[in-house]
Amino acid sequence: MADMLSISLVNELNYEDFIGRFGNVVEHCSICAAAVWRNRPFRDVHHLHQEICSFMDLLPDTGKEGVLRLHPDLAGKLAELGSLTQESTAEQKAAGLDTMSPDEKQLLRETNIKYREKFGFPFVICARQNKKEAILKGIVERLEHSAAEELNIGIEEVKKICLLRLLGIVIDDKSHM
Ligand SMILES: NC(=O)N[C@H]1NC(=O)NC1=O
Repeated sequence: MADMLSISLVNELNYEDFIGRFGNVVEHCSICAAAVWRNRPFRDVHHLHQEICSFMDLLPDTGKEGVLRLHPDLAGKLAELGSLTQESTAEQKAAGLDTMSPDEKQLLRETNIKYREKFGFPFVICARQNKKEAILKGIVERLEHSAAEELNIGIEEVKKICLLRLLGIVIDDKSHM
């Protein structure tokens, strides 16, 4: 793993290096990092996170849907092929999705398909904050929501995933005080 950065080092990064470090804090969505680079200096990692969240909040619904669509299905084809990003692999493992029983796998696969058919984007949840049981329960419950509700919930989950990814790159000064 690359060394953790202090916020002052983050603020000194040129655009290319910034994208190199932060380009995947929102899965496959380096525009989020590209958009906020100009807002340096960041006070701390939470300020950087807030800037990325504000950028996503300003996207039209089509843009928010696009952000969700860039996420891989949980325990889906890419996971099976070993083709997930490093970040997503670790997150799905942390939730125990790599140790599901055949029945659990089947349920998640079928519900993922139903979810995508209903809403037109994939089910997104912060895997590091949920164990596989909560994920299976969550997807079944969320299938009952409206598309507008799910767009909102999905983006809020992307923000949680983003913060945890950022905290793996930038030293959190607040946690040392
Ligand atoms: N579909 C989905 O939620 N994917 C993600 N969730 C997470 O924590 N990492 C992901 O890649």
